[in-house]
Amino acid sequence: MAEPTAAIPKIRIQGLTKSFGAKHVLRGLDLDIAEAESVVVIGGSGTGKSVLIKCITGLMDADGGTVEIDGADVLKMTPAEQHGMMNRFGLLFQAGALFDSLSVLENVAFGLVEAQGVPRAKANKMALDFMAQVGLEPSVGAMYPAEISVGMRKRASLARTIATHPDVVFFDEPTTGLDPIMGDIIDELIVKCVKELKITALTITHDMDSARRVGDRIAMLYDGKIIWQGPTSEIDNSGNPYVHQFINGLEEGPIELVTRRA
Ligand SMILES: Nc1ncnc2c1ncn2[C@@H]1O[C@H](COP(=O)(O)OP(=O)(O)OP(=O)(O)O)[C@@H](O)[C@H]1O
Repeated sequence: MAEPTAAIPKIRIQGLTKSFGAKHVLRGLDLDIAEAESVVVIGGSGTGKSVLIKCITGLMDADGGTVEIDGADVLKMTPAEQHGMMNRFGLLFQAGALFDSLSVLENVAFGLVEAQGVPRAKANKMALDFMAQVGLEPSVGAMYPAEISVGMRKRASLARTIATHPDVVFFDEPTTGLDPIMGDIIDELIVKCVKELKITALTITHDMDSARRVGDRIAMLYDGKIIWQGPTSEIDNSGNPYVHQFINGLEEGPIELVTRRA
């Protein structure tokens, strides 16, 4: 695999297309993400944000285009190569997706034991360190997901995601279901972990407060393409009427509302 250089983005997506029957969700999407950069993709419900993450991570097959990680085209890899690539990815989904039958400690240690073959005792010790990084006391380790709050579950999911030292982490609506204060705390933890561990991060959300907190750069998905992207500090002066309407939650504007899921 090619060595990443300054000229090669960590993730380069070009001309990505994905349709479901007659519904063309991604219509030639281009997006570059630099190493250790945090990019947030915003867009309304049903615009294809989740489909984008699924196509990049191989959870869904794209119809066309390229997805390069460190210059290697993921869509052309063999299943074994794709599997190897997946092990370098971390995914944090909306629901957190902790295993209900495992304790918090076992959940956080899961990838270390199962994917990386770290001996159980060492993995448990490492898991406690990762729990501490996201503000979870050691005593929480013995509890089960059903016994802890939604905010604690998010913290545990984040600890589990970073425990395996992924190169790239995908965050799918990280603050959905959290109250504003807990959303703020989780965003801060995401930023802290991503910056300290120099992880490349792609977050999808329609929560603008969260997008502003988490993103170095924001890209807006509309009609299957990235229609605007720029530094987070520039989004209020984007000069793009679609972005203006979306970030201000305005009813009037050029955005065609998706009123039903195809
Ligand atoms: N497996 C699938 N089969 C058919 N259609 C699908 C499938 N997955 C997604 N879609 C359609 O693709 C479109 C984009 O869906 P997606 O979940 O990516 O939207 P989103 O931007 O993530 O929305 P939200 O913010 O509401 O989660 C929707 O119209 C959806 O119905």
